[in-house]
Amino acid sequence: MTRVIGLISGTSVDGIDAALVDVVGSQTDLKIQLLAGQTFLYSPDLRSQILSVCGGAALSMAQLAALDDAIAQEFATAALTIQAKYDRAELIGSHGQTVYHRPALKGEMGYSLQLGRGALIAALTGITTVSNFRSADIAAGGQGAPLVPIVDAFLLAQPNLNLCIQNLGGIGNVTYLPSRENSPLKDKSVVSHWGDGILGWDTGPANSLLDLAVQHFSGGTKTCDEGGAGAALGTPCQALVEAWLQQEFFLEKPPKSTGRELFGVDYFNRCLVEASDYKLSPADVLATLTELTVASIVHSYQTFLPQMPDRVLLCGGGSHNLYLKSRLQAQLHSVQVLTTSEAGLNVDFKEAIAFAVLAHWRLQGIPGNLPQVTGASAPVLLGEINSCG
Ligand SMILES: Nc1ncnc2c1ncn2[C@@H]1O[C@H](COP(=O)(O)OP(=O)(O)OP(=O)(O)O)[C@@H](O)[C@H]1O
Ligand SMILES: CC(=O)N[C@H]1[C@@H]2OC[C@@H](O2)[C@@H](O)[C@@H]1O[C@H](C)C(=O)O
Repeated sequence: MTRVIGLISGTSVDGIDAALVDVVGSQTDLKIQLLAGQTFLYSPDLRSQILSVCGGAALSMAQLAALDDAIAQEFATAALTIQAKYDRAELIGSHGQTVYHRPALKGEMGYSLQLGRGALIAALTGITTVSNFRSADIAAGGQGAPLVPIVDAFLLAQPNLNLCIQNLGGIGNVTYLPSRENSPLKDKSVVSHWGDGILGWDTGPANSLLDLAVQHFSGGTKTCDEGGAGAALGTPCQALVEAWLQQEFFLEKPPKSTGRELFGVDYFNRCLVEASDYKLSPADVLATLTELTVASIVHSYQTFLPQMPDRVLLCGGGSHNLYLKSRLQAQLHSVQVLTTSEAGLNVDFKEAIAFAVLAHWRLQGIPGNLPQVTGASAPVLLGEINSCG
């Protein structure tokens, strides 16, 4: 058994999700127990600095180094706090904070930058820290994202059901897990007939545009559409959703990944201009942006999966949005929509748990990417090991 801390701050930049987990086994025999999960909010100053950098604000090298270290310090504090009441963790897997993601395109290598350097987290916590998880996959020609699908495979696959695990963070991503019925996965590796059937990609915006809309309409007093209550008062404009779905990203075949660089402030401002042509109320805009998330997910399943899943398990903050969930259920008809919490994996800490598992695999010398998901030329070891002394 290895006690590991997983840390991530996602594209919503809402704070650091920390998970303290006991990890047993490695892949086919992998078991995790979540001892504690906590979200540590960024200070408002740091959050607005990160958001402005994500939005393209220029930084000097000195400012970049200071931001990298400020984020690492907050990650280290989160790690020390979450394990305070427990026996010490042996390892940290820290994803860091993505501030720039340029996916691999047409033979050109991608670039992805996560701040919060692992060496400082290791020094401040005294715990070996694996960080910089995306760069080895990118160096192998991959998108560097999504990385969670292989962890989903070992924690959530079912013997008799084809599943989609749908993350609803700032950005959405899906993992498709064919049923393991005919391939009991006897070997220690995911490289098997069953493993080849696992798929995954970023589906587009989940909450990023919706959050921007709520902030815009509330004059900055609200950050998200709590429970989907705002959108539930409106009516989606299907003509706009259809038009927005023609955007290149939605039509592109996987492997594909995206971020706030595409689905950020500029995109939202264009949506707002187009919504004004239809004289939509604020509630209608929220409903229409929610419908874009729903339609982009359903359209990508219908277009890129070998068959529709039997069940969809939602995770990420958007799984608390009841209106979004009900619209997805309506559009997916007989496909059952549940959450990963209902399958035993906490919706709010699944990504943090995944980076704890990926760090554990890194120390065991087990590759963490799925080439058919990221587009990398081969399975590679993910992450740099920063030892503490
Ligand atoms: N109670 C709630 N009701 C509605 N939406 C919610 C609720 N709680 C969280 N959210 C949404 O979930 C978002 C955060 O989700 P999450 O923390 O999974 O994203 P992230 O990890 O930052 O993003 P990503 O997975 O893209 O990296 C918030 O920005 C908000 O829009
Ligand atoms: C560059 C980056 O940070 N991408 C995130 C983001 O958030 C959701 C989606 O876009 C996903 O592909 C990825 O994160 C998860 C943790 C992943 O790699 O699986």
